Order: sequence, then structure tokens, then C-alpha cells
Amino acid sequence: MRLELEGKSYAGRQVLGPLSLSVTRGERLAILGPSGIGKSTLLRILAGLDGDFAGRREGAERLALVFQEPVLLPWRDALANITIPTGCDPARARDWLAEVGLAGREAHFPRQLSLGQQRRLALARAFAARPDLLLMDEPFASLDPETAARMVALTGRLLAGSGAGLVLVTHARDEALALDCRLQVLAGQPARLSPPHESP
Ligand SMILES: Nc1ncnc2c1ncn2[C@@H]1O[C@H](COP(=O)(O)OP(=O)(O)OP(=O)(O)O)[C@@H](O)[C@H]1O
Repeated sequence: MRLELEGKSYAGRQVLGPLSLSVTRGERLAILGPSGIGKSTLLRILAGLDGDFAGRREGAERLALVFQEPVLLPWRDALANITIPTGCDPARARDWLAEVGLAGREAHFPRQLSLGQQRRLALARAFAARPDLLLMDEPFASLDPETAARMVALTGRLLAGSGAGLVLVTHARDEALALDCRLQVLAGQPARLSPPHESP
């Protein structure tokens, strides 16, 4: 996928651009930056959820999105949370649940799962959609450090196994490095992308 963003504004205030980026299957890109700089806005544009910008977005890749809050179907069990949105068959959905350590939880509803388990369910759903590119917005935030580290490792294994590419939006450089991402930093007003400054 390729984005040539001339500018993105909210109510006449330009928050992003100009900037360009491209990422495809098998590549891993992390977009770093402080809170409020425009990371989620950029990811929503990449995801095709926000078409209100000046510029061009191209790409035929299959996308799957993972947000900070796992957006799950509250009245459906874990298995149906995978099969319904993805069309994946139940046997395969069970495999995905096992992959993320949720074997035996097929009949649990989201509210019966911890936040970490809900995040893993959302991750299983994302991979069950067989994406070329996974777009993740702060997926490891507000987890305790040990759970976050396990989830980073799990994400890395699933990416390697599936060959999917990654765009990770985060303020945590260590997560991006743990996932072997190419780093780009959003900075300025309006925000633009540049490679990180090397430490001396
Ligand atoms: N729907 C909206 N309407 C108006 N302004 C918005 C809207 N969404 C975001 N903004 C503004 O655009 C800027 C970028 O917001 P965005 O959520 O993309 O930043 P972020 O880097 O993802 O922040 P965080 O890490 O806190 O989620 C902020 O100044 C925000 O207030």
C-alpha cells in the first residue's frame, strides 16, 4: 500500500502532511510519536476509514485492524467473534484461538475474558481474516509489562508465520524494535514523517 498525503485537516486546522509512506506484505513499519501528534489519524487514513484528506492512497492488500480497545461482539462467544466477522470456518477459528492461548475459551463471552485475553482474541480475529497487512494502533497499551511483552512476542510469531506485513502505531519504541520494525517518527505541526535520530 502506498500513501501520498498532501494534507489532513480537522475543521480547517492541518494536523498531518505532506508525507508519504509505503508498506507491503512481509514488511514491518512502526510509526512513533507523542500523544496527539496524529498517529491514529494517519492509521485511519491508511485503513481506508477516513477518506477526507488531500492526497492519494493506493493498494489492493487485504487489511486487518487491531485497535487499543479490542472491539469485540459482546453478545457472541469467542468462537463467533472470529467466525462472524471473518467468515473463517469454526475449525480454523478454534486453531486461531489455540494459537493465541485461548484454547478452551471458545464459549466465553468477551466480558468473561481479561483485557489481555480480549486483546489476544482480537489478534486471533485479525489473523483469521488472512490479511496481507495488519494495522495496529497502540495494541499493547495499558497491559502490565509482562502481558505486553508476551503479546508483542505472540504478534511477532503470528506475523512471521503468516507473512503478513505490519504498520504499528505506538509511542513505545521498545515494542517497535522488538517487532523488528523499520521506524518512522511523526513530528512537527502539521506532523510529518522522518527517520529517527540516531543516538550518538
Ligand atoms: N475527529 C476529530 N475532530 C477534530 N480533531 C481531531 C479529531 N480526531 C483527532 N483530532 C485532533 O487531531 C490531532 C491528532 O489526533 P490523533 O488522535 O491522530 O493523535 P495520536 O497521535 O493518535 O494521539 P494518541 O496517541 O493520544 O492517540 C489531535 O490534535 C486531535 O485533537
